[in-house]
Amino acid sequence: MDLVLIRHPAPAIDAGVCYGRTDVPLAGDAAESALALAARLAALAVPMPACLSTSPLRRCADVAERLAVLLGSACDTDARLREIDFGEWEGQRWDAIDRDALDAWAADLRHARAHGGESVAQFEARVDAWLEMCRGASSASAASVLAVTHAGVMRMIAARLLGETIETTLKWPLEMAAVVWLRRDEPAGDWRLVHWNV
Ligand SMILES: Cc1cc2ncn([C@H]3O[C@H](COP(=O)(O)O)[C@@H](O)[C@H]3O)c2cc1C
Repeated sequence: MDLVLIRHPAPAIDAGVCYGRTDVPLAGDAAESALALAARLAALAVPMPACLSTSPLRRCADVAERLAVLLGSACDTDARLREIDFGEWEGQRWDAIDRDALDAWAADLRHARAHGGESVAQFEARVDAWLEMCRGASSASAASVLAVTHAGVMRMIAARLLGETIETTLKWPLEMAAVVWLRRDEPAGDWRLVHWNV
């Protein structure tokens, strides 16, 4: 089974601002980004799925809808592919957020909800539910799943499938519009990374 994850292109928001659940529009042209992504997927020889999944947030869905047309796939929106919800930190500059609240979050990354949004454990549970659905829907090892989603979701999926911690995968660089490709050769076998951040 192949799982190919695409981070959305750059959103129209200052790099120093916290955003996760916030529905920020894309900075550039979605149609142009979709064309570039289709060319990159073809160059990588990514196996094409019948259906492209996307986060409902417009920075993903706007490009996914156009990419699906180019790939000749259906496009399915799944709320479990949304970015983590940073609660009342959304829209604030990271350097303006209360230092003690940030420290409390970092000290217990898994359970802390200093911002009132989603804890990492809650986020993991919904990402896991999406992964379970993919595995159930594609028991054949040849099946492929393609999704347009967010950096946090991609790092969580990599952590879950590769047996890494989220603390580790959060350190791996991941550009806007980057592709991550994971593969499992046997239905019960181990997942491995085919490409990260290409
Ligand atoms: C624990 C955790 C900490 C994060 N800090 C930033 N992001 C993530 O949230 C922001 C929005 O992502 P995108 O641009 O792909 O929509 C980015 O800063 C990304 O790294 C995080 C995600 C998680 C799970």
